[in-house]
Amino acid sequence: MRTAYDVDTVRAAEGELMALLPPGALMQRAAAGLAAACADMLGRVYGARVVLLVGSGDNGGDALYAGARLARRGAGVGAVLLNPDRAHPEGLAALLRAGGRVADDPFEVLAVADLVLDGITGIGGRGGLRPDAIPLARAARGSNAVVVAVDLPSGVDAGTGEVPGEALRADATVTFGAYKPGLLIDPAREYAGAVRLIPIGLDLPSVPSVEALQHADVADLLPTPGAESDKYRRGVVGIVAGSARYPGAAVLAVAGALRGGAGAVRYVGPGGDAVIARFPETLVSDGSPAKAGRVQAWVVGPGLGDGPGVDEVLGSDVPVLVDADGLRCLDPDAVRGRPAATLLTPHAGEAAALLGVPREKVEAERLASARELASRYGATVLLKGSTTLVADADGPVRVNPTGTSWLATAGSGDVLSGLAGSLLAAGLGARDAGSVAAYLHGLAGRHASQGAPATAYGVAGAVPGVWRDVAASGG
Ligand SMILES: NC(=O)C1=CN([C@@H]2O[C@H](COP(=O)(O)OP(=O)(O)OC[C@H]3O[C@@H](n4cnc5c(N)ncnc54)[C@H](O)[C@@H]3O)[C@@H](O)[C@H]2O)[C@@H](O)CC1
Ligand SMILES: [K+]
Repeated sequence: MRTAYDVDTVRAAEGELMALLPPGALMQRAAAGLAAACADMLGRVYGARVVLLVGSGDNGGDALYAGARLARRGAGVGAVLLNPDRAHPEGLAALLRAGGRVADDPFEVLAVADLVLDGITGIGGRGGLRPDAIPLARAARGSNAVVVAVDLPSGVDAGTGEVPGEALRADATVTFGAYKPGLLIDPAREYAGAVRLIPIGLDLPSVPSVEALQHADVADLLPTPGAESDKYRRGVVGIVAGSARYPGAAVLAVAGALRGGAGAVRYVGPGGDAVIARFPETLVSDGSPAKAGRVQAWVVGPGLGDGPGVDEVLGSDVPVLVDADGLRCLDPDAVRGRPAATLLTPHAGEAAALLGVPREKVEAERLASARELASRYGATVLLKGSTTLVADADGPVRVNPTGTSWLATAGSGDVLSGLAGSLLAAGLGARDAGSVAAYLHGLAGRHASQGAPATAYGVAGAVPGVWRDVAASGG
């Protein structure tokens, strides 16, 4: 599991450790790791041209000490001090002792740099880059240099992944002690480039604020039929989807559900013929969900139009996944009062409608939006997007690391709903079902596309292959 901790937790852990160490020792650990990472990226340190962008806090201190280490190995290091009176004094002295210097003309040195270290702000930064830093960040980006962010790309919010103004776009980020949520969640994540974690010995709590499943975690969660299993024990998932106008949504949701580990898939709705034509193993009916027979979980909503079924399914006592059209007129009280889990799977536009805010606000504040929805509806929320989040009202938020922009294709969400619903029916809790489905769906999207456009149907077809790969990595 990859874990990320919020700023207060990181600061508290740093404080505890600092009390046990000689003054400055922790910053030296960070700077040593940072300098080593830069040396790796440069290949040859001797003769390399390195520029430090130095803000007024300890983030600038890290950059100055790392710069001193690179200068001692023969790099030409120039520091651009954004606030010369407040630059970390010991760090600056170390740089000057090692042969580094303060740059006279920042733009001149940036234009010819091989590597730029962004030490403007770290976890203490507030409110995006200040006006004086913006042209420097742009010049760094516009040069041929590798741009390395110290701890975080300056200008992003460490705790939330929000980017409140302009931020520095890095090729790589070297972060200390722990990932911060902003390094995993968009839009900030996109600014970080490749992230490298330098351990500095922090003692962190067992429960993080954000976590990302990895192959082995997913392998442990995948349902596997035992010797005793028959189709009913493996779980039956009911799909209420599709309409005369959107029969394809029914096919795609069933396609996802058949790959999600449930023992059988029931389809309820007007798309039965289309479903059977593709998947003869499906149990179809066109009556009401309550008359369709017992299921262990329902999926309701893909392509449903104004179709009926949402209230009826929400009134059941089994886990329910609500997606797409099902989300349009959702009654918070009906969801809150349910005796079993509810998993809502909106994209940003649907989440915005549920929250009564503009879509842009949800896109800018993904973590807060997912949490708010979960708390308002007493449900688990899977917020789709470039970094899909799965949130409950409290506890760690799961962020999906496998997404690909090729998944932004019509019908891809229907496949995800079916897949997650099937995992619910197979017995996974809502958080696990949502995050395992997002993980497999992301990998399947990459597999199906191989860098070219993929169809949603192709994504569903790629799920068994990635399931096998992931299962093989389990312990
Ligand atoms: N505390 C520790 O033990 C360690 C801290 N480390 C480094 O220290 C950093 C945190 O240092 P600080 O708490 O000094 O905070 P920062 O260095 O992140 O920034 C704080 C300073 O920046 C100013 N500032 C805030 N927002 C700004 C903005 N938008 N534009 C320009 N200036 C802005 C503040 O007035 C303050 O002077 C970490 O990110 C990490 O890089 C590392 O050395 C590891 C050890
Ligand atoms: K930084």
